[in-house]
Amino acid sequence: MTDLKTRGLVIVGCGKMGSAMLKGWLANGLAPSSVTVIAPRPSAWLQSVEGLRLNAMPDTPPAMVMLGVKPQIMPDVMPDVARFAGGQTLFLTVAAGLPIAFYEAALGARTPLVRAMPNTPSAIGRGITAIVGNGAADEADLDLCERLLGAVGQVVRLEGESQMNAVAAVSGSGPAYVFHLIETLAAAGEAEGLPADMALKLAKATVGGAGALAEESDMLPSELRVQVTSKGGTTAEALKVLMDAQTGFAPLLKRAVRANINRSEELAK
Ligand SMILES: NC(=O)C1=CN([C@@H]2O[C@H](COP(=O)(O)OP(=O)(O)OC[C@H]3O[C@@H](n4cnc5c(N)ncnc54)[C@H](O)[C@@H]3O)[C@@H](O)[C@H]2O)C=CC1
Ligand SMILES: O=C(O)[C@@H]1CCC=N1
Repeated sequence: MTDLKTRGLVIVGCGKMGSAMLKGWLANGLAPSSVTVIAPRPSAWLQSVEGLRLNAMPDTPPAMVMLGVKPQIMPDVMPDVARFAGGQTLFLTVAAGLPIAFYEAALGARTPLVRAMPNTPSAIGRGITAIVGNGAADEADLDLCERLLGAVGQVVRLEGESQMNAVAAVSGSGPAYVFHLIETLAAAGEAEGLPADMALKLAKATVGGAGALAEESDMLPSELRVQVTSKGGTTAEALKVLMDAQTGFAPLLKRAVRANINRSEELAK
């Protein structure tokens, strides 16, 4: 972390995900003067952060370069960061799909690189990020990433890169599925006569509260579900619909996760 402070962090591509992480890091005490952001269209927020260096690559190798552009843009930015390849700078990428081999082709296999899959709840310190390093990333590199990413939520280390697309399909994209659950639960309540704002408030608090309970409780989600479900009661009737083997959540989410992974595989080509 001291190295990050003195030699600096360069963020290339700081949109929704990069900004969510940077917000968390700054809130956790990372000095803006240690951070350089390369952004063709810097947001009003980025421009407002006092002391942050914008759009001026440092002359000397920073401690870390974080790559936060879209996978489709990644090939365009590699020539700009290749000057820091070779070992002095640790690269951290959050892009979906692109394999470690893509970065090694541009930066060389001796360049330490950590591939990460964060998610946007990082903005409020409730993210979860999975990481995996290349052959050149040593324990200290993984530790640094774990500490940095740990400032915006939980961190898990993967056994291998082959797990990364499944992680992206579960926790990287997962917040979008949950936001859609909130939207559709509220819409169903509205269709049954609740005022829109009340239906949304009920749905948000229910998903937030159930998520927090699932995380904090010693019980499994399946046990927590049973606690809500009275025999012969109302929940059981709804669950008959949601747990239908053909049309319920399980086959639907399985298909959604598979579609997500298929896209990651396409992006890797
Ligand atoms: N949004 C999410 O929930 C998550 C996103 N990711 C990954 O994060 C990356 C960024 O995604 P988002 O933040 O959602 O997209 P975004 O579009 O909000 O951010 C990308 C940023 O890159 C900037 N950019 C474009 N060309 C550039 C260049 N040549 N040099 C520097 N910056 C450039 C854009 O102006 C934009 O601000 C993607 O690779 C995505 O796979 C990973 C996990 C979750
Ligand atoms: O939609 C995407 O491609 C990115 C990866 C995970 C979440 N957002």
